[in-house]
Amino acid sequence: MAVCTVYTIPSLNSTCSVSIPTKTYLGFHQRQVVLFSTSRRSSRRASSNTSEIRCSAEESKTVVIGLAADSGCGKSTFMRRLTSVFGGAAEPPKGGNPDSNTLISDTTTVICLDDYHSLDRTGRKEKGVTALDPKANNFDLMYEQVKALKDGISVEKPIYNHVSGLLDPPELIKPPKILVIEGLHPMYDSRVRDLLDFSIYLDISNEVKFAWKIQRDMAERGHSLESIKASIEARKPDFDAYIDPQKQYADAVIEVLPTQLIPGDNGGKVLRVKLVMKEGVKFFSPVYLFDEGSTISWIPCGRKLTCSYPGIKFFYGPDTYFGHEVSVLEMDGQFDRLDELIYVESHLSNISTKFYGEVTQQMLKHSDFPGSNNGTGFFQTIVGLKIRDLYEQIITSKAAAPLEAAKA
Ligand SMILES: Nc1ncnc2c1ncn2[C@@H]1O[C@H](COP(=O)(O)OP(=O)(O)OP(=O)(O)O)[C@@H](O)[C@H]1O
Ligand SMILES: O=C(CO)[C@H](O)[C@H](O)COP(=O)(O)O
Repeated sequence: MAVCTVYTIPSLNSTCSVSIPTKTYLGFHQRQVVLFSTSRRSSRRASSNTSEIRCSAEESKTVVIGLAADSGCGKSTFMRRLTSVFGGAAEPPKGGNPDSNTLISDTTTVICLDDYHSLDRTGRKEKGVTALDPKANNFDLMYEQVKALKDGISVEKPIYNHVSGLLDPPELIKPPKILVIEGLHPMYDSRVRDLLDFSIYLDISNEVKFAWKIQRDMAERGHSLESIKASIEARKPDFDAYIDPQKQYADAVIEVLPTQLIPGDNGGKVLRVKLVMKEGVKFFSPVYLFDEGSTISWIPCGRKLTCSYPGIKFFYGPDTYFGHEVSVLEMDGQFDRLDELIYVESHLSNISTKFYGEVTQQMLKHSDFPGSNNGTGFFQTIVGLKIRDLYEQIITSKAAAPLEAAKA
């Protein structure tokens, strides 16, 4: 008697490798793989061995990147640098909600996790919670929707409207080549964290965060110094409890600190920026200066790099970060002339450029973005190129997988 076993493929985009047991016939119907067997014995064998059909999220097409940081810490600027690496402009969904937080380009879709706030502005006020508190966010929905997109399935994502403070009707998000989830909590929930192919944390020290807030909210938005201080203080306990701990999970951390070149300087104009890169991350090889694994301190100011006071200092070396082995590249100071950046770029290795001087070209292209004359812009650009490289490696390995399976 013929017996049939049915397996469901997670999505139509998934690539499944199937090994067919002897004397078993195979049929496909939409998302289902059907195994017909001529005897109970071979059917039992087929259904008891799950490795015979392998359809996993790992084999889906959308690459998912997580970017975590507090509000006002440079996520949007970083996203603009990242999407520029892939070419094409990133724009809100056409004909959609003008207050959408989503940015779509040919290759990337950036969704803002503020859209998963479960409490609107009034709701948070009534319950006495901040937007940083997990209680104000819907992690079940975040997980389901990021997973669906990763598996190639479109979703109706909610919109948190920052103008009105309300939750607006949802917008349709189609699975892109690269999905970036940016916001307060991309690595907070372990289910969402496990979906990430690469994660970044922007770690802005309190002094610098304060200086940037003053610059934006006081100079550009007319807020008072007292209200800025009060808002930072009100968020700090939840920031420390729920946002900051995510950095331990990040594959790359960009840490922004006051300079050490001017003793006692906290003004946030001259910055010391560290790029902390985890070792052993699949498809990611840390950048190095001169000699991989060694410890190097380098002052490049001289004939090829113009430096005015207080100069520029680089450091590179191995370290540990939350118990993980990491490589750290550090830059303190700022560039006088962006075109001369090529001198520094040419001394770095593993930067995943496609041609000589690509980092410098990107930096010159966006010289008006905040941080273009220091390590924030420089390292964000390099991380953008590393993400492009990671994406290309993942796609290549996925394309090769069915061929390898067929050969075996
Ligand atoms: N590298 C930088 N150097 C100097 N200032 C910066 C830098 N990055 C960001 N800023 C300052 O912080 C402000 C916020 O930057 P950005 O919009 O990129 O951050 P964000 O994390 O997306 O903010 P939000 O979550 O509030 O939308 C900028 O307007 C600028 O004033
Ligand atoms: O931390 C934030 C992330 O951007 C915002 O404060 C949060 O999303 C709430 O937004 P709003 O202040 O517009 O109500």
